[in-house]
Amino acid sequence: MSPLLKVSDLTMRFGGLTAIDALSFEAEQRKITSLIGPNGAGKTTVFNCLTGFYRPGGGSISLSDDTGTLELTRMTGHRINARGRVARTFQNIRLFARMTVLENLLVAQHVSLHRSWFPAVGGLWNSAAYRQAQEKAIDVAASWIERLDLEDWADQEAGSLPYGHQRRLEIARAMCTGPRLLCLDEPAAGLNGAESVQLAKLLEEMRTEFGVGILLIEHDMKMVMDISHHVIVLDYGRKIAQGSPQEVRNDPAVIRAYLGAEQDDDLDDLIGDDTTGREIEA
Ligand SMILES: Nc1ncnc2c1ncn2[C@@H]1O[C@H](COP(=O)(O)OP(=O)(O)OP(=O)(O)O)[C@@H](O)[C@H]1O
Repeated sequence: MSPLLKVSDLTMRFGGLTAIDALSFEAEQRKITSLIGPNGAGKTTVFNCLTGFYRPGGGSISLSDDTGTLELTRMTGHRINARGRVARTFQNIRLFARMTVLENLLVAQHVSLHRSWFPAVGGLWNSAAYRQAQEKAIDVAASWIERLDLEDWADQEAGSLPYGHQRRLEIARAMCTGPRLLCLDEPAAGLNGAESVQLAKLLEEMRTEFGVGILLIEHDMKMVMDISHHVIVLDYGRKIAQGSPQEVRNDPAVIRAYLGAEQDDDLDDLIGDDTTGREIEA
């Protein structure tokens, strides 16, 4: 069966800097694929190409499932989200701070409410079909509020939530759109130990219960090693290693990229102690 996501020879340049250099990799449905690498390796740039924020200079990006293959390379971000069903979260949380938790989740579904012109026109006349779609959106939002323990915060402004809650809300907002591929950019950043454990459990539920493929950028190496099925390691925009967490952690090229050191140094020293992760940026 084809992989959910196939990236081939992806290249992205900023002036004289090659941020992504002929990168190819795949991600499977219902699996967690992690993109790791030192600072500036190109991880977020990959997400920006996948989600239409950047137009890559070369290569192709496609999504496949049993209904067929969709070429994303030249699509706008809006269409990638609506047609491709690709959702993302950001390294720096981007919620609508002055809207309530519930409103954030309803706005997210606006795209699916307006996938065609019909409901948009229906909205003008407040048609039954439009009202039904709105009710469904509220149900979906409510179910994510409950699942992520945000009930007490539903009517609060998103910007007033504690940091860990805002991270959860971002994930809820992405999941509300019914994605088949979810791209999470450092979701554990700023979380405490207990919140990181809760996040790992949530990601596991999302892939098993909702069947989403998860593409994860994360600098919490323990989390990456614990929950990933497949790990891709970037350095200077190139793939330097890929494989299971075990394979990757023993790969000399990965050890060199992280430690700038000889092969007898040990990545395990970096895994397990630090969850703030700045000096083990992944
Ligand atoms: N819009 C841009 N304009 C110019 N250079 C950029 C732009 N976006 C990214 N870069 C450069 O591309 C390279 C890759 O950056 P990117 O943010 O993708 O790395 P990263 O692996 O996500 O890093 P980090 O772990 O620090 O978030 C860096 O050298 C960065 O400075």
